[in-house]
Amino acid sequence: MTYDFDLFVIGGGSGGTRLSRISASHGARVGVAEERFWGGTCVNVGCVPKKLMVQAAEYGNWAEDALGFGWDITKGEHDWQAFIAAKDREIDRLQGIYATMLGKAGAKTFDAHVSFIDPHTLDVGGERVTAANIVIATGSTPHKADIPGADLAGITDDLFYLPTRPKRLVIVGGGYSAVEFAGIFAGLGSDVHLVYRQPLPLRGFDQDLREALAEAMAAGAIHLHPSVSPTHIRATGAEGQGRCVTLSDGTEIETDFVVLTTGRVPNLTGLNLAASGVALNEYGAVAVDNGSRTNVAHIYAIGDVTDRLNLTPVAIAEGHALADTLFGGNPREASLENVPTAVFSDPPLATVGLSEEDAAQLGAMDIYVSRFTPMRHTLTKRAGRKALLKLVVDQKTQKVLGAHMLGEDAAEIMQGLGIAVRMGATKQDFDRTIGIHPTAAEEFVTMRTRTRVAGAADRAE
Ligand SMILES: Cc1cc2nc3c(=O)[nH]c(=O)nc-3n(C[C@H](O)[C@H](O)[C@H](O)COP(=O)(O)OP(=O)(O)OC[C@H]3O[C@@H](n4cnc5c(N)ncnc54)[C@H](O)[C@@H]3O)c2cc1C
Ligand SMILES: NC(=O)c1ccc[n+]([C@@H]2O[C@H](COP(=O)([O-])OP(=O)(O)OC[C@H]3O[C@@H](n4cnc5c(N)ncnc54)[C@H](O)[C@@H]3O)[C@@H](O)[C@H]2O)c1
Repeated sequence: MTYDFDLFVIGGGSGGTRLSRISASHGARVGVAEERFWGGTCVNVGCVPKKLMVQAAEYGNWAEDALGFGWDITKGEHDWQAFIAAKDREIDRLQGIYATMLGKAGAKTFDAHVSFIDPHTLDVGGERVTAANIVIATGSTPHKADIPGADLAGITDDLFYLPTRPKRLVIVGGGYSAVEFAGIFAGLGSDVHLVYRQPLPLRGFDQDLREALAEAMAAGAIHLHPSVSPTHIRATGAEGQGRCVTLSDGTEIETDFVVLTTGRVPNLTGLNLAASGVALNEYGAVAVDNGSRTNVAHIYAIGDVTDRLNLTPVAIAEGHALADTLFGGNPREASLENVPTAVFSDPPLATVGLSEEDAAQLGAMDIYVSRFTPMRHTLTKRAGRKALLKLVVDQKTQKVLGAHMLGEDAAEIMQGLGIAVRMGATKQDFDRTIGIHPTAAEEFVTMRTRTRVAGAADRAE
């Protein structure tokens, strides 16, 4: 049996584009289809425009901070339309680069929706296409919590295209997107309410980080509503343009825009997956093994649609490993151990390895915590800018199992620490490393006094 392609990739996002490009460069005949926007979520409605928004918000804060350094700067109004136009130009440029890069590598691109006809045959925008190997790289889509009036609320995609910046904004959710957009819109001058079910945002992250972030957000004038859920959303005002959100504690918040950042689900819309024979796991994601193989021998899945670690570099690593395995003569799996991650909240936080709470399940841990006001803010006096640096160290082996930071540049700093933690560095390796002075990061190599012990030994004492 001959097929039209050695590989067909469904989805031109972070994972799909890397997989297609590398497979083509290994000599495979590759087809790749994208139905909405080349580059996928990250480039169009995720990491990239989000980070530009974070940076837009930072300038406003810096304009105020500058006073403390003797600058006579008056902070004016933010021009939302000018910023969105600049952002859109950059996203258009990136989209073009993604599509061109695939063509240059020798992959055939289709601007089309794809669905399965049978396990080797696809409908690609009305055209029948066959492939020896097929990869599902269709990403995820926002999931709106089932709240009465949810249709009156937006999703994160909408925040990138609003015609005007809402003066008042309610964000529902306590995950990555919720705290990132809270910082962005508060920084741009909006009155932000953050509504989340847990006592603290960012479930799963280290407790000290979560507490420090909540403290900083409150100091940054974000109205926090912990441990509550919205019970309904209704339209207000003569033309029904306003919104009122009622919370489970009875609070009513009048606002201009409500966004539900209540999670994402694997995107299998219109894929006719049943015709492929591919099985889902109990959470509705495509079930795969560590090599991204599904239950059907020649069909694979990578990225968010598998709901493993939903981050761009992870989707890219899975795609690259699969290309090398299938066509590069180098069978390998992407390792999802000790993946560093950052939350671009204000202030940002970043982490690699285990939280104190997770590590404590394994045994006795030495915990080192440092909280201090970074040098810049001794002059700006801006509230809520205290940094937090933390190491979780296995008492027996002295290996650093977790590194955590809240504070400016946390993401930039954590990338390097990620290498050390992956390599199994011990606390003594950290101690032997000479600091770079004056920085906040030097604290990671100068924390000498243990703050506390966590885990088994702690319990035994
Ligand atoms: C607001 C936001 C901010 C984020 N910020 C970060 C961040 O700072 N850092 C980070 O690492 N991650 C971030 N992420 C997560 C990151 O965007 C995703 O993990 C990443 O995009 C997943 O890549 P993917 O290839 O699996 O899917 P995607 O990039 O979503 O690509 C899937 C593509 O498949 C296409 N598609 C779907 N179905 C079909 C079909 N049937 N036919 C043809 N095409 C189809 C879609 O249109 C889409 O373009 C963020 C996500 C969001 C929502
Ligand atoms: N900086 C980054 O790397 C970054 C940024 C944004 C998103 N992402 C990725 O995208 C994923 C999705 O992000 P997200 O923030 O949209 O979702 P999330 O899954 O991280 O958070 C969803 C939040 O919604 C809450 N929630 C769910 N149902 C609810 C309900 N019925 N009522 C009230 N609250 C409810 C949850 O408790 C949780 O706090 C992230 O997990 C992450 O993998 C990464």
